[in-house]
Amino acid sequence: MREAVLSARRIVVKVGSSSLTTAVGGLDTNRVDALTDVLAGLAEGGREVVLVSSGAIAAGLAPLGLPRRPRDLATQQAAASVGQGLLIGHYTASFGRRGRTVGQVLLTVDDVTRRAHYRNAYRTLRKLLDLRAIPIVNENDTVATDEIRFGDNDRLAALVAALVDADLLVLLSDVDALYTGDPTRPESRRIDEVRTDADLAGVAVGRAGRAGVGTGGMVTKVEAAKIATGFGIPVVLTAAPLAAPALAGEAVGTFFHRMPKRPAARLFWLAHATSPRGRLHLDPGAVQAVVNRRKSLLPAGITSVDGTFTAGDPVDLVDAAGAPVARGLVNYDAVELPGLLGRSTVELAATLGPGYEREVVHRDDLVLL
Ligand SMILES: Nc1ncnc2c1ncn2[C@@H]1O[C@H](COP(=O)(O)OP(=O)(O)O)[C@@H](O)[C@H]1O
Ligand SMILES: N[C@@H](CCC(=O)OP(=O)(O)O)C(=O)O
Repeated sequence: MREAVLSARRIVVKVGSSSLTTAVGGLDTNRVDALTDVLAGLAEGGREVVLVSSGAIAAGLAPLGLPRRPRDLATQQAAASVGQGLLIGHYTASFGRRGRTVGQVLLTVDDVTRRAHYRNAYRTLRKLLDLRAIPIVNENDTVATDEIRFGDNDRLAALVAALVDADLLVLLSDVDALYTGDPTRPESRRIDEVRTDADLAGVAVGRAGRAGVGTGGMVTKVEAAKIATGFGIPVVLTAAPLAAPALAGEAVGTFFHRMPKRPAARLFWLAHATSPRGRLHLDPGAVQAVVNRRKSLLPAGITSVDGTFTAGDPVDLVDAAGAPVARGLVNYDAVELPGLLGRSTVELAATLGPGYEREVVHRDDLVLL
């Protein structure tokens, strides 16, 4: 029995498109009902459940007469727009059978990374849980552009788990566990437990299985597991039909043990999964302050700026030799910064107004590289 699963009070469950759709496309009501039965059971037992569900694009294909998952963003967004309504409609009816109310929460990358936004997203999720509703989260596909898109819900689920301070993240897919290689090959072995990165050495993780349905394959699931365990949240990865035994603490699927909590974990994905929009060149004092003393970056310590970015974008902080030392979310647009460099926040506030007292990158929005 897995103690961490049995004792988890707040649980985030992520289900992939491939677990919700039929072979010909379209939502499979039986699968949706099987999943909601398990989750409603958890809620009845007093656990708090957040469901992160993919499937909007897949559900929108058939109604729009599309034979397969489109490659271009606009068609994917149109499919998601049609499918998300259908998906939430199914969940509303399905959880309704068990007397449960659901709340739709559509998030973008900003909502789980920018401080002001994530507090807001947290408040909504927390209130839904307090009201005994089941939040059903998906990426807000219809408005997310390529640059600001997660594209896969595995990472989104890990960040949501961190956001609500979950005790457990369960990733449900169409494969029963993580394997040492392509699960369809006879030499691949099931991995029961992952304790450290060393357990993943030599594991060949591939892209999505069933053509045209899932997105990230195992790559994004393993990444999500790393993010969640880095936040101190254990992860179970298994197939959707094994959700009941997995959540009952049975040794099915792959169990990823949690790591000691890391303070900058909220931005872990930023260091690994985004590309910077610009570079802030720091003087040696600022490098010291940011790297060794974990301080926020102030305009006084910046010597020059390159790139085209707007407030909230990821940027690299580089030393005098141009080597990146940290990545962070910048609080100013690129065009604003040159006029502020080298000046103290007191002076800036006095001449330009109190808004200019803000840090260029707040230490909570910084991850060391
Ligand atoms: N090492 C591996 N272990 C398990 N599955 C793997 C591995 N490498 C690739 N896969 C594939 O990843 C697929 C799951 O990813 P994906 O289709 O994106 O699922 P979902 O829609 O549930 O997010 C599996 O069907 C499997 O074929
Ligand atoms: N937001 C997209 C999901 C993208 C995604 O991560 O899909 P999957 O790999 O099936 O979990 C949708 O609802 O179609």
